[in-house]
Parts: sequence; structure tokens; C-alpha cells
Amino acid sequence: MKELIPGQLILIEHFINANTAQQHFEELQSETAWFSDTITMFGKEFIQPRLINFQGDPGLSYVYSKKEYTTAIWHPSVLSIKEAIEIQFRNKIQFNCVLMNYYRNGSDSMGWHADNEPELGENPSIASLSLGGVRVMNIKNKKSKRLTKISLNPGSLLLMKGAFQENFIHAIPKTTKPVPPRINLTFRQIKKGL
Ligand SMILES: O=C(O)CCC(=O)C(=O)O
Ligand SMILES: [Fe+2]
Repeated sequence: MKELIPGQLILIEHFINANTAQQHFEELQSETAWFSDTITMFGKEFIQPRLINFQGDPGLSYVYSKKEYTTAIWHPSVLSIKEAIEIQFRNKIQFNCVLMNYYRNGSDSMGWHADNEPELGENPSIASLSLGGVRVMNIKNKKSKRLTKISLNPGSLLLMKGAFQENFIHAIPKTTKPVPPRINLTFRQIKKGL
């Protein structure tokens, strides 16, 4: 376990072993109802360069790039990964949903953002598990503008917590290198009744 930014960013490189990570990648690639997400900018609709799915406890909804999504039922493997992560953190952190991202190739990406939606509450803990191809995450300090790059290997778990979303923005940049497809699961806790 590496504390990359004290109190804000933790990386566990081999949370899931390589074989199991590959099995999860293959089953989730084929068994998830992936869909494309659109974002409206300047009155125009743009297709986001990746596929997504949103799963979780029944009846939750999440506003993401100005659209409201309701949860699909948990895939059993996703649910078991969620429980393993909660146990890793001695059940002090609990999740009730997951945003799943599927990066088909190096042209798929995620732009700069902070996961600071109001329904996540203050100082949210978000656990991000990577499967499939290795991609780089860029992390930028909002004040100093200092840029950090980390490689997210299959089976690795990144925990964003504390004031991370307040102090930093993050992105998955496009790459011209040939990269295998990648799936990322970001487990979140949505506070109800906001
Ligand atoms: O794909 C990743 O590693 C990052 C995903 C992410 O930042 C998000 O879903 O908010
Ligand atoms: Fe994010």
C-alpha cells in the first residue's frame, strides 16, 4: 500500500492478482450493458469517448455530465469486488454504487474533472479498480498546477479520499500508443435524501 498523497490518495498495486484481474476483465467486457454517454456543450450534443455503465443498490440515481442515471443491478463479480474493497478498509468505507468506464482503445479517454457532485457529500471516498490494459492517470494540483502521472495496472486499486477532489483534478488522457482495452470501476457512496 503506497500513500501517494498523505490522507488523500492511496495506491494498492496488486489488490487483485493478474489472472483474476484478466478473468474479471473478460467477463465484464462481455456481460455489461455498455452504453455511450453524451455531454451537451454550447447547445450541441457530443458523444463521450468511452462507454459506461452505472450499477448499485436499487433506486439510486446519479447526475453525471448533466444527465441523471439510475442504477442497474449489481453484476455478481462487481458486487464481490466491492465487498473485498470494503473489507480491505475494515468496513470503514462503504459503497452503494459503481460507475464503470470502458476505454476501448487509446482514443477513448476522460477529460479533466473532480468527482465533487453534491450527492457524494463532503470529502468522498472513491475507490477505483483497474482491469485490462494499462493507462496513465494525470493528476493536477489545482493551486500549484503541478502535474503527477501514475500508471494504473490491471488489478490495482486507487483510493481517492479526504480533500482530494477539492485540491486536485484528474484525467485519463488519450494515447497514440497501441493499448489494450481497459475497464475501470469507480465505487462511490451516494448520500440519499439530498
Ligand atoms: O478510468 C479511470 O481510472 C478514472 C475514472 C474516473 O475518474 C471517474 O470515473 O470519475
Ligand atoms: Fe474521476
